Amino acid sequence: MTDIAKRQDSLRQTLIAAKVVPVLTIERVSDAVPLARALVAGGVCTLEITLRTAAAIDAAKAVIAEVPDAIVGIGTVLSAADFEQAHKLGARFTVSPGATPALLEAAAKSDLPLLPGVATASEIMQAREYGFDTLKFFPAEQAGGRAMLRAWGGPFPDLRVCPTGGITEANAAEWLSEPTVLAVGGSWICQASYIRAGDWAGITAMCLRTMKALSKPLSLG
Ligand SMILES: O=C[C@H](O)COP(=O)(O)O
Ligand SMILES: CC(=O)C(=O)O
Repeated sequence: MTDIAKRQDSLRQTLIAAKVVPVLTIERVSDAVPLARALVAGGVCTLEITLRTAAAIDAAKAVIAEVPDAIVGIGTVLSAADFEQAHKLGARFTVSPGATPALLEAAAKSDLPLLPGVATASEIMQAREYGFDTLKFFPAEQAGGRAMLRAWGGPFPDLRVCPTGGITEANAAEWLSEPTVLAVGGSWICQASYIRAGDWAGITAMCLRTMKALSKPLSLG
């Protein structure tokens, strides 16, 4: 196995174990640790902290230092420089909404896994050229949903994805039941209104409900 294949395999195992990856937008650094603890208490330990706010870097540092059970990934990685910043922070993986050759090249050479975003067959082909076959399907619902994913199964039988964008409590189990889906991602599990209100118990309750629903066999009736 090449180094990149090993990293992609390890990312696959992380995602399979996680089932759900909350996409976190943290506005206040002081929310980061209680939020991460609330998610971990609800059985959701693999987190994506997006680089969408001024607080993101310090929030990620705080969670990495103070919540050892959290597996912290950095999301909204838009460039090789963002990727390097995530590496310096000690992130366990990185996530990008799309993928440029510069980002894929930087990640292909690094020991830090990247989950690159794709929404078209050409983007999948580009990611594969750099060795990436474990991908984020973004924005999943808006870009064609599960029908699109099944259509990709023909030309790309080895493709495995974490869909995000439009995943909700109502459709998460259906997405996870797709054989090519390793885990589902999204913001529904840690909504901004809960974070703003400091409703950590509410977030833990949502996580527990979600993890319970995702551990049941899907009813086809
Ligand atoms: O991956 C990041 C997306 O912004 C999450 O989408 P969502 O808010 O529809 O869950
Ligand atoms: C959407 C996405 O992949 C991200 O912000 O990381």
